[in-house]
Amino acid sequence: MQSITTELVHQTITRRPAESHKGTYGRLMLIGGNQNFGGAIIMAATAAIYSGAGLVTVATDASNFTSLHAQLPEAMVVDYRQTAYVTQLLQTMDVIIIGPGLGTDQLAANLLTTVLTHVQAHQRLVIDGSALTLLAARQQSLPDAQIVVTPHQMEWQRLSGLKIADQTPTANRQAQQHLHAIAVVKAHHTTVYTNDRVWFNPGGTPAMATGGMGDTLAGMVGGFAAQFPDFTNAILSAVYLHSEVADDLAQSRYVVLPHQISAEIPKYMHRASLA
Ligand SMILES: NC(=O)C1=CN([C@@H]2O[C@H](COP(=O)(O)OP(=O)(O)OC[C@H]3O[C@@H](n4cnc5c(N)ncnc54)[C@H](O)[C@@H]3O)[C@@H](O)[C@H]2O)[C@@H](O)CC1
Ligand SMILES: Nc1ncnc2c1ncn2[C@@H]1O[C@H](COP(=O)(O)OP(=O)(O)O)[C@@H](O)[C@H]1O
Ligand SMILES: [Mg+2]
Repeated sequence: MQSITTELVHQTITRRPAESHKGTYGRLMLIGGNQNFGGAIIMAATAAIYSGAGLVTVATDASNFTSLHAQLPEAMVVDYRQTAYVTQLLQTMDVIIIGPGLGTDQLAANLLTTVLTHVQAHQRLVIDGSALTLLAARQQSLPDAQIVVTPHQMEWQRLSGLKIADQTPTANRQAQQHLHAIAVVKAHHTTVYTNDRVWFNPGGTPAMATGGMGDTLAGMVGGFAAQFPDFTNAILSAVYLHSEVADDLAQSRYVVLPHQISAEIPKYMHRASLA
């Protein structure tokens, strides 16, 4: 097992070239946020935009449009019931995040099917939250694309069949190899399973144990994947910075809130890009 290092993050987050525009930094779509979990997709979209994704579209329940725009006018929206339009937009994306606050009803299941059917080999796909629970209930192999799953231990139990007590690095690695995706197994110390390595995240604090913290990580992973060429390093850097920000904030706070992490991301990325 290898620790994710500051050096890896510094190598990944590079200075932006002057000759660039929003299109340079990736088109990203987030799919999620039902009538009960609108906050989850807002937190994920906030993290993606604060991570620097160039153009962000949120496919969500229409009841979330006003609150999303009040919080994040940078985001575009589409009603996730407009299947044909969502499918058309999907083709234009560099990165797709599905799952934060999606729920597990028939509409959610249909949206996951749409994404898994239409995702293309060159696209990057982040599967989180409810989409993992839906995926675990299917006997379906993942399509040919660059895919990362970001389960917490309970979601990983559903997806891998491994009870939390049995989620050792060796067992997790075996399960990840069956999945054909990178796996970020979130816990007090998160571990990341790529095709050839097992990574260990040195950061993290119980001050992060609040709803929305993983939605925020999913947004960061997607935002970094939209900009940085090496998919694995983009994922590892997002995992590392997410907990580094939290550890720093937790030095003077009992609990760290997801939006407080997002607010700090541009500063930490700036620092990393200069190092
Ligand atoms: N404000 C919002 O709208 C929020 C929406 N959320 C959404 O709610 C949906 C369901 O996700 P949940 O994760 O709540 O539900 P799940 O049913 O998938 O998992 C939660 C259960 O797993 C247990 N658990 C065991 N090990 C854990 C670990 N290491 N980390 C986290 N939980 C662990 C928890 O105690 C809890 O009982 C997702 O779509 C998620 O994105 C949550 O993110 C919470 C905030
Ligand atoms: N005790 C802890 N120590 C370190 N990190 C934690 C702790 N509790 C939660 N986290 C982190 O917070 C995030 C929680 O993700 P998740 O459970 O998916 O949240 P949600 O779905 O509510 O957004 C993960 O990145 C996890 O590693
Ligand atoms: Mg989650």
